[in-house]
Amino acid sequence: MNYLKIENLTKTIKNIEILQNVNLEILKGEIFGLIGPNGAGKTTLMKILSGLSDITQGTVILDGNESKQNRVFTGGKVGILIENPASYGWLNGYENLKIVAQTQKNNKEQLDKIIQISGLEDAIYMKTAKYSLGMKQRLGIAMALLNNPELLILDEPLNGLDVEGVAQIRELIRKLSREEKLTILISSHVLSELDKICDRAAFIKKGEILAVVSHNDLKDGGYEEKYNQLVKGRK
Ligand SMILES: Nc1ncnc2c1ncn2[C@@H]1O[C@H](COP(=O)(O)OP(=O)(O)OP(=O)(O)O)[C@@H](O)[C@H]1O
Repeated sequence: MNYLKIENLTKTIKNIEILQNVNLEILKGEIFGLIGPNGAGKTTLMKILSGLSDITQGTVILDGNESKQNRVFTGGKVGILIENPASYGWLNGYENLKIVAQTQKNNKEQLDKIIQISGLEDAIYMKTAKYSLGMKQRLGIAMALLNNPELLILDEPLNGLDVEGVAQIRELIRKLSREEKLTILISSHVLSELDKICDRAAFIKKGEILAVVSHNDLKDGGYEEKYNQLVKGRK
């Protein structure tokens, strides 16, 4: 069953087609990768799916609800981490989370569970200015979980992390999929960051979906060469 269906989606900014006739289906409960080089249109697509940016043409159906007046109707079901996670550096992780939690009306129990799931327990009373990038990403993911989403949209959450940081966030994403049963859309410009965790992935370049591939295609790492050919081969 699909959770998200994107039909003939086009996005034009200042007469430039940033996304060209995108068609994608994301199934309920899957981890879906959006992989493509810088400037491919990943962030633009994710902003549209989060309801933060308008559709120029086409339709998005999210959990059965069709986009209206060129805007995706998220119905509070989408948690997002787009571009760099922001926080007040002079406050600790808990205080930062509480600020967002107030708007979502989370109780303490829910907050504690999210802190535990996102692996922030040890650092939660530390000022976030002192957080490593990995910890900032965890906090960003924790914030995205506050509205109890069904779909989590993560834009390059592994970008800039060291090998251990990448492994830890990947494990967190797996856990959110396995234990919390979230549908997850995650982007990266590096295939090897995502190839082992995605159930399926789409390759995107210059606003165009070049291919959608399965976990079996991706899992043995042999897809790297094919991906490079695909991405380099299209002007
Ligand atoms: N508001 C805007 N005005 C003009 N051009 C834009 C705007 N937003 C995005 N673009 C252009 O659209 C293209 C896609 O950008 P986008 O940020 O979606 O790509 P991306 O795949 O997320 O890449 P990156 O990883 O570098 O962020 C880029 O060429 C970018 O310059």
